[in-house]
Amino acid sequence: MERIPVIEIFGPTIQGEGMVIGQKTMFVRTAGCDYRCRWCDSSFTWDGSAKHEVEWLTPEQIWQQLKQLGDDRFGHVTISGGNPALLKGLSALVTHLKEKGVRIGLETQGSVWHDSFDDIDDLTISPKPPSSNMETNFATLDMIMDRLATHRGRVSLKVVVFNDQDFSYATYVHQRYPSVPFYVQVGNDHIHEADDVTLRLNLLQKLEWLVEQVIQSKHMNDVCVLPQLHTLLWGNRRGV
Ligand SMILES: C[S@@+](CC[C@H](N)C(=O)[O-])C[C@H]1O[C@@H](n2cnc3c(N)ncnc32)[C@H](O)[C@@H]1O
Ligand SMILES: Nc1nc2[nH]cc(C(=O)O)c2c(=O)[nH]1
Ligand code: SF4
Ligand SMILES: [Mg+2]
Repeated sequence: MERIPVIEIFGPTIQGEGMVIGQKTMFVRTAGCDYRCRWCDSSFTWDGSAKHEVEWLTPEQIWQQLKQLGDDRFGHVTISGGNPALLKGLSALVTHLKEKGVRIGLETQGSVWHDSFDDIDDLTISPKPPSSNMETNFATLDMIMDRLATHRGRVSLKVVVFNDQDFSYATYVHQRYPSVPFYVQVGNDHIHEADDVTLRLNLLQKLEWLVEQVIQSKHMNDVCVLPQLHTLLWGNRRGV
């Protein structure tokens, strides 16, 4: 049976980001990423610092852990990472979860296509702005968004914004794919802050700034602005 590298499984919690914000869900976080975003809040998935926590699990083993944690208190599972789209074994996991009757969300940056995207109920594509130090391959992103044009589930684009340059990038991405529901998300540049009160204050100031940018932009009349709700609630903790 196909195994995939899993770094953490947690929940039930709520989806703290993007188009299904607030949705009760479990999380399966896979290891490994093709990007190295400067501000990645999940860098332990790729920087080696948690490599001893990686377990290569079969879909059934993942399901057993989900059941152990969530029992009958969940009906939705979000797969994130790292970049889950890198994993050949993702298809088997998605098929298994569907057989169990749960709805599936997936978070990826849109750098590679995976056939299992077709079977995801809530698919978030999150291209990375200049502050990440990553460069978007728009030929690849075009191909992905093209294939998703006939997707049966919910698809959205979500760009994290830290500064003016990122906001310009977000505007560009929205204009390039105008028919795709578009979200801008507050960037957390205090990912090591341990004091939740300090962090909240900082994030709310950033949110206010981002809302103002959207209000003032004639190109952003049909976008949603969101914070990371889980960070506002629970700070920089892992597994929430
Ligand atoms: C950790 S990533 C994993 C999935 C995939 N690699 C991606 O980037 O979309 C999940 C989401 O967290 C966002 N994210 C990562 N670091 C962040 C930060 N410091 N502030 C706000 N959002 C962040 C990413 O942009 C992405 O939308
Ligand atoms: N509650 C909660 N919501 C999230 N949405 C996206 C997350 C991620 O790290 O991919 C995430 C996460 O780590 N926790
Ligand atoms: S693409 Fe996602 S997981 Fe990878 S480094 Fe960037 S934010 Fe982190
Ligand atoms: Mg996160």
